[in-house]
Amino acid sequence: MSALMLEVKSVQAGYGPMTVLDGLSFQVARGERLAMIGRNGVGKTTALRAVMGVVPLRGGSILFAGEDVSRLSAHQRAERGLGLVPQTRDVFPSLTVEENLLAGLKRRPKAALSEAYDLFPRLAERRHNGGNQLSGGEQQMLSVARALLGQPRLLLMDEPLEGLAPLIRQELLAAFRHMGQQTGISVVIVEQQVDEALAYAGRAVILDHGAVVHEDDAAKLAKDTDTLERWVGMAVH
Ligand SMILES: Nc1ncnc2c1ncn2[C@@H]1O[C@H](COP(=O)(O)OP(=O)(O)OP(=O)(O)O)[C@@H](O)[C@H]1O
Repeated sequence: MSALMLEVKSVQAGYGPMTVLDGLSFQVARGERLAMIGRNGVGKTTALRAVMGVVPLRGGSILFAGEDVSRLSAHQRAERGLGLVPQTRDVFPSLTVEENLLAGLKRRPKAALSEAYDLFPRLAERRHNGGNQLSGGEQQMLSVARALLGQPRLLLMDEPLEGLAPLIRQELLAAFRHMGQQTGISVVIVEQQVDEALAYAGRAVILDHGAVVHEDDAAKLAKDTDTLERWVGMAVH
């Protein structure tokens, strides 16, 4: 069994004539939480989408749990245990919370919904509310909970804290930590909330122009203000 959950090797990808990922390489160990940070437009979302198989590779390869999945569809990758929580928050507005969760169950029994409600008690309270009646934080919880019901071994989360108030961000991060303890799941989190992402993650990579320019232990990077200012360009407190 490979000790690595994910190996991204020299990946090239883009849109039309534009190259976005240009020799992107990074790894995620089993059970590891990796933060991916960098300025706007450097290719973080595209990196997650390439791993999931939503954006096709133009070069390089992606190994998931030791298997080359580069040529597999997003659906096939999901079946193998890859999950993506997109930036847009994947909530069906016309369905209730419970119906949204049922859509994530795939072939599992309905009783598995209790996993989602245990992790996010707010969703249990709002199980009969419409997806369009939820706050931003609740939508994010629903989006993550639905992805988890598919029992992914690696969860890719694209800016899950975006636009949320500090208290809700802390609530979500606490649930993410709990989720890791319960399931041993590996996580890649893309975040603009750099200090919070680094506090949550074990390791971090910084992207620039579609490649990794710096890699470090997350706690160490959190104190490395020179590197953060150089590559992320934001004040971190
Ligand atoms: N569907 C698309 N079609 C064409 N160009 C795209 C598409 N999605 C992203 N891009 C472009 O690809 C580049 C990388 O975008 P991407 O969203 O991967 O960066 P990012 O690092 O996630 O940025 P942000 O932090 O702003 O979300 C940008 O120049 C963007 O405009």
